[in-house]
Amino acid sequence: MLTLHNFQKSYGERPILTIPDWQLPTGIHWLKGPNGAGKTTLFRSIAGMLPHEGSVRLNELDSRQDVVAYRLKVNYAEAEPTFPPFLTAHELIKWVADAKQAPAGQAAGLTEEFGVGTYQHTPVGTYSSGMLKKTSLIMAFLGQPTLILLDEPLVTLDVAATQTVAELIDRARLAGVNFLLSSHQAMETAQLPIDSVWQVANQTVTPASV
Ligand SMILES: Nc1ncnc2c1ncn2[C@@H]1O[C@H](COP(=O)(O)OP(=O)(O)OP(=O)(O)O)[C@@H](O)[C@H]1O
Repeated sequence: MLTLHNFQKSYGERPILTIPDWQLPTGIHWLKGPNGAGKTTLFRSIAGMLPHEGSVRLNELDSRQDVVAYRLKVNYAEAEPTFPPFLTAHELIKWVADAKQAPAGQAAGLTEEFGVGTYQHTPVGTYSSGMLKKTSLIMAFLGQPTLILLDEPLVTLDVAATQTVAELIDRARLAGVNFLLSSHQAMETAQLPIDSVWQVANQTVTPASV
């Protein structure tokens, strides 16, 4: 499903990740690793947001040669999302829904499921961290992605929202969507069926156990 080949990422002269070959099969995958290991750097690279050496491919799509098609199929929610404070959740969600060619009614349905409707017309600069997180998670599910990258999806969420995320992941999985999730918490919290576990450490990615 996802293939990295001769992947290298540095910030300036400082190498962060070197991944000669990594093949991620279909399913739900958990990315572990200590603080500063490079998980966010890896997510951003796979999301097409960072320059890097080597290739990142989602099935037949190359992240740099098939940019538009690739980005329609790879969605990403950051661990600590930040948005222009004067925009509302409604405006942000609508903008991403248009960009991701979301089916009619999808954004409204997700907004309803996360309970964001009550404050969606208020600027995000007034939101709590949990409200911001829900807004960013809604955007990660918009469109018809093949792969959704979720960096620390459960942090700052209440019990109800954690349950909503788990249900959405499970529903999307049954519809053929794949997930790469990072979490410092045990994923049992969300009761997700994890297909494989990976560790980011020593500047590379290796198989790991739960
Ligand atoms: N824009 C940047 N410029 C320079 N160095 C950076 C930049 N972003 C991250 N780094 C460095 O790259 C390394 C990996 O950072 P990254 O945020 O990818 O780690 P992480 O595994 O996501 O960490 P955490 O679990 O704490 O979120 C760190 O040493 C960090 O200081």
